[in-house]
Amino acid sequence: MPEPGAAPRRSPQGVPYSDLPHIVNADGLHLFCRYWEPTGQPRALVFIAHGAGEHCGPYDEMAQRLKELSLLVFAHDHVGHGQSEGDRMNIKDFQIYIRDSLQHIDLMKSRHPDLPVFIVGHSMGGAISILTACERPGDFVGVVLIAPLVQMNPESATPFKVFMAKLLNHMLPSLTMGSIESKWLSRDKRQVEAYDADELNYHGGMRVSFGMQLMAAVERMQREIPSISWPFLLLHGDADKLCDIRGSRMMYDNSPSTDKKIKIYEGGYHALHHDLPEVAESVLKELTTWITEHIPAATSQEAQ
Ligand SMILES: O=C1CC[C@@H](CCC(=O)N2CCC(COc3ccc(F)cc3Cl)CC2)N1
Repeated sequence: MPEPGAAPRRSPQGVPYSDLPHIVNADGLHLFCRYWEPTGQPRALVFIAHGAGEHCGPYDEMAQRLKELSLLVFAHDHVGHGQSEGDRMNIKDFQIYIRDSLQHIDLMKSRHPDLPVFIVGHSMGGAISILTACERPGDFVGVVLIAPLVQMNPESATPFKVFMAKLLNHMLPSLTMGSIESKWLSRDKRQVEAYDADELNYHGGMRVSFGMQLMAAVERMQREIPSISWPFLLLHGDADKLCDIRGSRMMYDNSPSTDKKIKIYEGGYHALHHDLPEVAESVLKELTTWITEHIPAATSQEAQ
């Protein structure tokens, strides 16, 4: 309970957290949460990790489809995003995103100790998902990655630009680079307009210090990939200009996992789950089918 007389903590939009589903992370920051709970007994838990600059609201349709399959879906807005506290789209250490995800996952596992757990991640949320699964290799029965950030885009990360970013990070870490160009998110104009109009998204420039954290996460993934043995599904558009598809190909080719699948969407843009309607529908079908197939059959004692 907050000390008597203390002003209630409010979301960046001014809503008291006492009125919002939330968790408090290890740094005392309030993270806004969403839950999609099936009516009957859930068959599995699914954690959704959103990307940079967005929030977990736009995953509602995907979560509803999973809920209809009796899966219990949960998500939160990462620190500095959407309705959570924290400096907008900035982070002192990328590990905070992974620590907070594990906190939320552990909370839900404590409430449903017998359920298998999946993670679904998009873009930077894909990097969070990969590094979270790497920290707990035995904890997840499957990881679904939609256009994950695995490698830097070679155009935007030439050796010179990386050198300059590192130099600038020491001199002017709050300096901003370009912002995420929404036109590359989707071929569906309505989706781009919805993204641009969504005030819960961050539309400002990317701080150099944030870019450095993303680069550090990319370097960490390069080191981890040769030890990835958990099941995963990769979905990536080959016209993605924000997260290079070569990262997904490299992860697919170099991970020792014996249960891995990659599906390339010809002409697909970055946010595949919000790309042209037929692509978005295919992504939802692919994802729900793969997850359903990866729910372990009930063990004998459970079946009795
Ligand atoms: O639907 C939606 C709405 C939001 C979008 C997700 C966006 C997202 O998460 N991205 C895309 C941009 C990518 C930039 O990467 C870098 C930039 C500078 C740098 F120095 C090092 C890196 Cl690696 C990081 C991952 N999808």
